[in-house]
Amino acid sequence: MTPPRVLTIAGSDSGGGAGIQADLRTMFACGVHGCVALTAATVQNSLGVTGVHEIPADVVAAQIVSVVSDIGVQAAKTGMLASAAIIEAITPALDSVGIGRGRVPFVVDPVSASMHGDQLLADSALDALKGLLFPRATLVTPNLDEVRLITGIAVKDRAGQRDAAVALHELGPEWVLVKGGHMWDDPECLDLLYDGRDFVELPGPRYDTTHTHGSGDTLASSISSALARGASVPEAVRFGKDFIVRSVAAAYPLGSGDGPVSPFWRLER
Ligand SMILES: Nc1ncnc2c1ncn2[C@@H]1O[C@H](COP(=O)(O)OP(=O)(O)OP(=O)(O)O)[C@@H](O)[C@H]1O
Ligand SMILES: Cc1ncc(COP(=O)(O)O)c(N)n1
Repeated sequence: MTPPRVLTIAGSDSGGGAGIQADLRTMFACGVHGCVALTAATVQNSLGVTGVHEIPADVVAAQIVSVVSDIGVQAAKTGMLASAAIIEAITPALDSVGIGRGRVPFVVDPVSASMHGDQLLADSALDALKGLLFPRATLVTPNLDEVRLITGIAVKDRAGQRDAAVALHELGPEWVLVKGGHMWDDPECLDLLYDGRDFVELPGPRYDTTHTHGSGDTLASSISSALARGASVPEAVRFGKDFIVRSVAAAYPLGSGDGPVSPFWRLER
């Protein structure tokens, strides 16, 4: 039987830890078929990113239309979007194929840099990200560095995490998930979900490891896979949180730097 389909609009990580490689692994492990609109090829290994080659913006948009018009998708997500030109080109493509809040669920992971601090989104693309994609998002999933870039709020504690969720929600997404992985002093990794009314806390352990490469992509892809299967946003986020905790626990060393989280704990069971 044909499984549900999920589209990722994201970059390639040549080291295989993050980006579309993490997305496709996760979707496979979650039992959905993953499709790709590639935005950029990165030259990347376990130590960081040393090169980026962007795909022409019209080609990124064409991949979306090609996939959705033939294969059809039940959810879509973004990762590395690289530039304002790409965001401006994909916006009408998403609208034309019915991806976005109130239609096919759309998860915007506003990836701005790698875990090593390498820039993956041009500064000049921030306005397009906020103005074009946030209002169309079913869910946005920023980490704390992205929260600071987007809202100017430097989150230091859980009260700050709530303030940031409110500020992000005012930019137009239906739901906001403020990830707590970068709250380094916190003994837990608490992610906070907000819909403009209620806060839902998703607590989780903090494993003592640097092998967390691809954790944001894996979380957003597992959430998107659950949405494609018909879960509500709170159900999908709970599924994603459980999924990422187990994937961090199954992470492995790779190269001489930081290894990837592994979604394959799910298949080994
Ligand atoms: N050491 C850890 N142990 C357990 N869970 C973690 C750990 N680090 C991050 N997480 C979880 O992984 C998910 C991604 O969190 P994070 O805030 O690090 O986002 P991110 O920076 O986008 O991820 P990355 O850049 O590593 O792909 C969140 O659910 C977070 O709580
Ligand atoms: C192509 C691509 N997309 C996303 C990330 C973020 O992942 P991380 O923050 O774990 O480096 C990355 N490094 N590369």
